[in-house]
Amino acid sequence: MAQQSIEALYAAALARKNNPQEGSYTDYLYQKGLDKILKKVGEESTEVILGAKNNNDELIYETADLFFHLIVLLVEKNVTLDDIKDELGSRIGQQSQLHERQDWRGDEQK
Ligand SMILES: N=c1c2ncn([C@@H]3O[C@H](COP(=O)(O)OP(=O)(O)OP(=O)(O)O)[C@@H](O)[C@H]3O)c2ncn1[C@@H]1O[C@H](COP(=O)(O)O)[C@@H](O)[C@H]1O
Repeated sequence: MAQQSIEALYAAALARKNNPQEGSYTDYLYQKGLDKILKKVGEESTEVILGAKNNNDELIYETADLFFHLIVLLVEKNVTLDDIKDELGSRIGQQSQLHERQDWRGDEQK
């Protein structure tokens, strides 16, 4: 089965932004604007939650939808994948500090 990397998906979404194509759903989202993209991210987030409650096939399908719409959002806001990777990278090694803290736990776990 073909696979699509997050990097390739980002590059495709950026290419659509820079070179709009007739009939492109990605360009339809850019044309509708930020509020439409945010609405889709919200919808797809909810669908991930519902999918996770049902079965893994639905979870995978809805997660792919959410990834796609998140990438469109990042492109729309001029945020790069490297920005996200840098942020994630800055957190490496912080886990042990988090576990030493108690305040992130919910009351029921304290
Ligand atoms: N990965 C995706 C991808 N995932 C989901 N979707 C679209 O996201 C939409 C989500 O479905 P919904 O039912 O929630 O939305 P809808 O009712 O179709 O539309 P709305 O009016 O609600 O926005 C569907 O139309 C899907 O086709 C995607 N559209 C495009 N891509 C990638 O982007 C590339 C370029 O696509 P185009 O921009 O369409 O050429 C494609 O080759 C794919 O690789």
